[in-house]
Amino acid sequence: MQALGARRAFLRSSFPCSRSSSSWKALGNCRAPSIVRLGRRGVGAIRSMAYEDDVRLAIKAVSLASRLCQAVQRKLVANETQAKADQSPVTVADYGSQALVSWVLERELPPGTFHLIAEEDSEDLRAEDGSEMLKRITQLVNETIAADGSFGSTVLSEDDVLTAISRGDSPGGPSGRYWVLDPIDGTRGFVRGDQYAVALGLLDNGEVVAGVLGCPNLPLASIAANGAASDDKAVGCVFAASRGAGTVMQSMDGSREAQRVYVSSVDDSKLAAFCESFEAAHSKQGLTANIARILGVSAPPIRIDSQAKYGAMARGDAVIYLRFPHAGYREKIWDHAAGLIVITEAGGEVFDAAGKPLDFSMGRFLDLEKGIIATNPSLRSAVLAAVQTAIKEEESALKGVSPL
Ligand SMILES: Nc1ncnc2c1ncn2[C@@H]1O[C@H](COP(=O)(O)OS(=O)(=O)O)[C@@H](OP(=O)(O)O)[C@H]1O
Ligand SMILES: [Mg+2]
Ligand SMILES: [Mg+2]
Ligand SMILES: [Mg+2]
Repeated sequence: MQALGARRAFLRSSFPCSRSSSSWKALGNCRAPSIVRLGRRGVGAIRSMAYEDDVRLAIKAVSLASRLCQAVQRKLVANETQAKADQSPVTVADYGSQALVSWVLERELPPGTFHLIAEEDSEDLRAEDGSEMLKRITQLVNETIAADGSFGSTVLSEDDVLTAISRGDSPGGPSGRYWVLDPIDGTRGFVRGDQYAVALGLLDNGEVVAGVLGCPNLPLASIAANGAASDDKAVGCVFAASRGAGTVMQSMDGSREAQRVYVSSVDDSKLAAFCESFEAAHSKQGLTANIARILGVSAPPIRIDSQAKYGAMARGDAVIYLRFPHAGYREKIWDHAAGLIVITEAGGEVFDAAGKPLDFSMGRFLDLEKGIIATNPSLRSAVLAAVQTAIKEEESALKGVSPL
C-alpha cells in the first residue's frame, strides 16, 4: 500500500516550490513564485490546512485538464462535439478533462481511497461509432501529459482512458470521501468560445470541504457590472478553497501572485450587481429580473456561463447569484460543489429558495427548494425575501390570481 509519506513525496516533487509549509504557496503551479497575501481573516485562518495536500493535488489535476481544454477550444471542430441522450453537448475536451483529472487523482491518492462522482461516462465512447472520438481523446490526454513533463514517459492506452472516465460513476452519499468533478462546466459556453470551468470539489461525510475552479477564459481583472472593459486583458484564473483556509485566486499561467479574495461587502441592494446563467434555458431570467426589481438593483445582470460565476462572485465582481432552473430540472452536485466552497470561504453564503443550505449528502443530485442563491451575509435576508416574493408572484400569475 502506498504510504502517506510517498504521497507527500509526490506532492513535493510535483510542486517543488511547495515545501510542507503552513501556508499555501504557489498553489500547485511552480512556474512563478506566489505569496499569499493575508487578508481580513489573518494568519489564524490561513493556518487551518486540513486539506492542504488535497488542494495542491486538485490544482495540479485541474490545471492539466484546463490546458487540454484550452488546446481544444483554440481549434474546436464540429466532429469533436456530440449530443448526449439529453441533447446537451459533450466534446472531446469534456471526456479528456475527466480522464486526466481521474487518472491523476487515482495515481496520487493512497490505493482504495479514491472515489469520484463525475458528469461524463464512457458508454457512448465504448460504442462502435465512438472509436474515432476515443482515439482523439487519448491523443489529447497523452499530449497534455507529455507537455506537462512531470509524469515521466507515461502513455495512456485507449482502455486506460475509458477506465479513468468510468471511474466517475460513484453514487456518492452521506459518509466517506468523494471527489466531485465537472470536467467542463458550461460546455455550451466552451463551444461558443466563451466562459467555462473545470470544477473539482471534495466531499467529506456529505459536506464540501475543498474545491478548485479552473476558469481559463475568465479575465484576471474584475468584470464591471456596467460592462466597462479593463485595461488588463489577461485571462485565466484558478480559484482554490478549503474549509477554514479561505479562498485564493491565482493566474492560470502562474505569472501573478496568488491572493486571498473576498465577496463584496455591499450592503445596499440598490448598489448590488447580480450574476446569472448565460443560457436562458438554464435559469428563468424573467424571474431573476423581477427579484432584481424588488431589490431595487439597477445594474444589468452579469451573464456568464458555468461556475466561473462563483469565482467572479468570490472576488467581488457581483454580490448576488441567482439560479432558477425551469420546472422538472434536477441539479447535479458537480455543477455546484467546487463553486460553493469557493464562495463560502470567501465569506459568502449559498442557499436555496427556502433559505436552507445545499445538501451534498444525497448522492449525485441536489434535492432543493426551487433554485440556488448566493450572496453576502449583509444582503441575505433582503435577497431571500425578494426571492420568496417573486416566486409567489410567479405562482399567482400562473394560477391567474393576485398574490395579495
Ligand atoms: N435545462 C437546464 N436547466 C438548468 N441547468 C441546466 C440545464 N441543462 C443543463 N444545465 C446545467 O447548467 C450547467 C451550465 O451552467 P450554467 O447554467 O450556470 O451556465 S450557462 O447556462 O452555460 O450559462 C450545465 O453544465 P455542463 O453540462 O457541465 O455544461 C448543466 O449541468
Ligand atoms: Mg454537460
Ligand atoms: Mg456543469
Ligand atoms: Mg460539464
